[in-house]
Amino acid sequence: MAPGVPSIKIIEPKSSADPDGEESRDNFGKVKFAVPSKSSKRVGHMSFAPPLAVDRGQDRLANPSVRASPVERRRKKVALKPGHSAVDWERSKKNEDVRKIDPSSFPMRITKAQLKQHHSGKDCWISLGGKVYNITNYLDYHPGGREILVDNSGADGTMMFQRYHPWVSFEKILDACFIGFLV
Ligand code: HEM
Repeated sequence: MAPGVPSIKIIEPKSSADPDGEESRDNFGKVKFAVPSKSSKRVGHMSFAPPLAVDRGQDRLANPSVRASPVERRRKKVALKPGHSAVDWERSKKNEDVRKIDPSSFPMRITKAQLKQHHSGKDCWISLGGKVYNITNYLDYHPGGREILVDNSGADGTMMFQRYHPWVSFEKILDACFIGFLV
């Protein structure tokens, strides 16, 4: 290197021709530059990181055969009917009898066999965390759509619920729909 002239070295990916192992994944894409000074040989680093995560959305636009990740495949939000937002649900559950059971039997003790009988869009019960909810009125307010709820009704939906959205508080959203315990 000529005295006083900075030098730049671009590090290439590791190869068999690199016995020193300098060209590791960490170094890939880094530009190494040396700035000579009067008293010392100081060496600095400037880096541009190669993208580690591929933008799958963009990839798919360019190449439709690229498949969505499992998480992307799960996220299927549906368009809710007008007047069916989360705020509307809060209002609706206060103004209507969403339990639809005999108040004298509340809270009910519900067997699996009983639960199984309420597995339709017009009569829809689901067990979550050992509690049973009548979600018939909630169906049209569910951001994931009514179909997936009806499909999982009449049974214990805890696993499915947790799989899709563990951050959602069903106890809060469905408080008015609570009808009893699974026994
Ligand atoms: C048990 C079966 C259930 C399944 C399979 C299911 C599935 C889904 C799916 C696919 C979505 C849309 C995708 C997403 O936002 O990630 C979703 C969103 C949502 N679901 Fe469910 N769901 C279930 C039960 C419930 C219940 C009982 C409630 C009410 C407590 C509920 C509340 C919500 C909420 C609030 C969202 C929006 C989440 C967000 O935007 O972050 N789900 N659900």
